[in-house]
Amino acid sequence: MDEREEFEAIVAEAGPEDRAFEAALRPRTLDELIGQERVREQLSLMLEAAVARGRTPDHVLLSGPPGLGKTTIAMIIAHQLSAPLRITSGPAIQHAGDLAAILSGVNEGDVLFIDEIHRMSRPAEELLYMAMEDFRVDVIVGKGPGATAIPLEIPPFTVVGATTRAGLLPSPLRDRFGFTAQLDYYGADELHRIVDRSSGLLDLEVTAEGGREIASRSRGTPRIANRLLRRVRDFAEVRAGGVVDHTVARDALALYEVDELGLDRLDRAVLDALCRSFGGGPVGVSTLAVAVGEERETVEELAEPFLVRLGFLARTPRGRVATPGAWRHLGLPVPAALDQLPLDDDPR
Ligand SMILES: Nc1ncnc2c1ncn2[C@@H]1O[C@H](COP(=O)(O)OP(=O)(O)OP(=O)(O)O)[C@@H](O)[C@H]1O
Repeated sequence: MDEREEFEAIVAEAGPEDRAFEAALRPRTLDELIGQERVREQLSLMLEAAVARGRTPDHVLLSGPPGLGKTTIAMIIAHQLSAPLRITSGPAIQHAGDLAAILSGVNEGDVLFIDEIHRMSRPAEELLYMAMEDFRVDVIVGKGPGATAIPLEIPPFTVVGATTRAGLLPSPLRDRFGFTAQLDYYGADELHRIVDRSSGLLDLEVTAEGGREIASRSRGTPRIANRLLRRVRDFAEVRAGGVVDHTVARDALALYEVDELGLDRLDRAVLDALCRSFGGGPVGVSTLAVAVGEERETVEELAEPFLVRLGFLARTPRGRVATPGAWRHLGLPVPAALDQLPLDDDPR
């Protein structure tokens, strides 16, 4: 892996090795799950009640940014119910027939996890909400006047849907979920506990200061905390005798270009282009993406939410704008005119 690929593996798509690493660190029960206290307690109650009644629990919708634990929670739900977990994703369900094929294989009590549920096609969505409500769907076979509806009975099962964009789900589908949870970014203490737990599983010695340093640069996201820990472990083993203390964590993360606030190369490239090439904006996100040589989605989904959360970037009706904090973070003088721009939550 060259440096660029390494960097992308940290912030973006996970390769097979990353997935295996993640799987090894996944909490398996609600008790092992760190943080998300309210969601944990609510889920625990709901699952316990369902088990006591001998019924399948309500359908569950989990929403929130990538890497906060949606897949982990889906796996925990199946584990707590001692039920098999079937995994699919919205992009894999483009036709109602794709979903019908999945539903015809569902057994009583199964948990069906649909990741990126907002990316299913409309006809599949309609079939899904019928299945969720009535445990029965009509599968249309053939086309035109010769088409026939074949009823398909489905035993009671539980859908766990995950989405980064709950707002994109049509309300009839959203309403079929009896339990919805919005996952929040994790605080520094929780991330520190996650780093501690992961380093324990990896048999890696991390001092309190070393753990805190990794946690504070993890952008509120357990997946990033675990990935940074992996990079720091490599560094510690090759260059520092195997123990992760404050200096080792700081030097390793500097090498991988993750700064004190958790900004990585892409975040800084976006801020840099915004301030240096476009005078701080406003500029459209597509133009910004071209300027940093990335896809619009990459900038929108990976860099922007974090920069907005840090208060470095604002979305205005006319485009993206760098805030005074962004200029300061880059070590540049803040332009005087900046204060007068109208700010708006939704630029599109
Ligand atoms: N609350 C938590 N406590 C401990 N580890 C966690 C927690 N949440 C997530 N993790 C770890 O973070 C990694 C990513 O979690 P997960 O795959 O569940 O995220 P996700 O929200 O489903 O992300 P995506 O939507 O991108 O698939 C996993 O390795 C998991 O072990």
